[in-house]
Amino acid sequence: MAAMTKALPRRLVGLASLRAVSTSSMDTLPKRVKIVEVGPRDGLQNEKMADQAEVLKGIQKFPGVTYPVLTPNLKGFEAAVAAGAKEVSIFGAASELFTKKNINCSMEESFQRFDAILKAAQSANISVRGYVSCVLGCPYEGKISPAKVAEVTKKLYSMGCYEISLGDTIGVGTPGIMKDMLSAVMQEVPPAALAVHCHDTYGQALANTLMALQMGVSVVDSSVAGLGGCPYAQGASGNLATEDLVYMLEGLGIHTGVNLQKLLEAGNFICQALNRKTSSKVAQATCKL
Ligand SMILES: CC(C)(COP(=O)([O-])OP(=O)([O-])OC[C@H]1O[C@@H](n2cnc3c(N)ncnc32)[C@H](O)[C@@H]1OP(=O)([O-])[O-])[C@@H](O)C(=O)NCCC(=O)NCCSC(=O)C[C@@](C)(O)CC(=O)[O-]
Repeated sequence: MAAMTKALPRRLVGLASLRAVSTSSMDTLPKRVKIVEVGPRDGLQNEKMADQAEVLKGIQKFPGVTYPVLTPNLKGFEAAVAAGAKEVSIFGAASELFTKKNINCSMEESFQRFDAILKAAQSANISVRGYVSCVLGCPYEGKISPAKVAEVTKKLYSMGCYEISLGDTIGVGTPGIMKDMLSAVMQEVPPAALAVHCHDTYGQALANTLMALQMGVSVVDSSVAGLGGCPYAQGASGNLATEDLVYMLEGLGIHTGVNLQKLLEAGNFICQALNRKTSSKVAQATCKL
């Protein structure tokens, strides 16, 4: 949910921060994997929705589920807190031009805004997650150096974000680039504080995610039915579909705690509500939708 946008259908919101803990017997994979469901927020950000205050007011909240709000500045943060948010996300980028297009400021100005949010959040006991967009490529600047991603990630981490999600915003990355980027980032920030957020524009999201898991990342963002995109990154397709991620993790012997059948039903529900086709391969293959 961006702080400036839009209302969710009630049933979906239980997925707002669906997190699963799982175990793997494979040595190279983490023992615990947490899935952060971003469908109700990133997935629906291109749809016509109400402002976050109405969204937060309108949803049925479940114990143990967090409902983070994207807050680009202090104004958004204050509105989110007034509406009852217990967690917010700040969203920076490893690209000057993307930062300008996305939140209308320079990278340096964005850090000043984030710092103000983090200080206010600390006083209000609100958790802050960070995003770094364009970690494997930018729609405006092209290639992005791993060193630049590492620098921005380190900055957000040292400011107080409890976790940093690394976004392949336009889905151009491949596993080799993911490996190089993560190798640089992990020199500055511990893997336990990192997550990946892959878009599937070039069909690489699952492969890139598996590479990240093999490198020790144990938190993955995904979106039911593969919904998503970014209004400031033309051509970016949806996020990695949660159904496909769960299917892969289960196939690896990593028990997610997520009921795949119910997840497929949630995907079906939202696709019907939006009159869209699912982007999940698992949903397409099971053909019950
Ligand atoms: C950051 C701004 C607001 C700057 O926008 P701005 O125009 O530079 O803002 P401003 O400070 O000049 O103020 C202009 C007007 O906006 C108001 N305003 C100012 N702030 C707010 C606010 N928070 N909520 C509501 N209103 C606000 C402010 O009060 C004023 O109103 P006026 O006085 O003219 O009536 C704008 O650029 C913006 O909304 N950006 C957010 C864009 C967005 O949602 N992007 C997609 C997020 S997803 C993403 O980034 C990637 C991610 C997370 O998915 C990961 C990945 O895939 O990489």
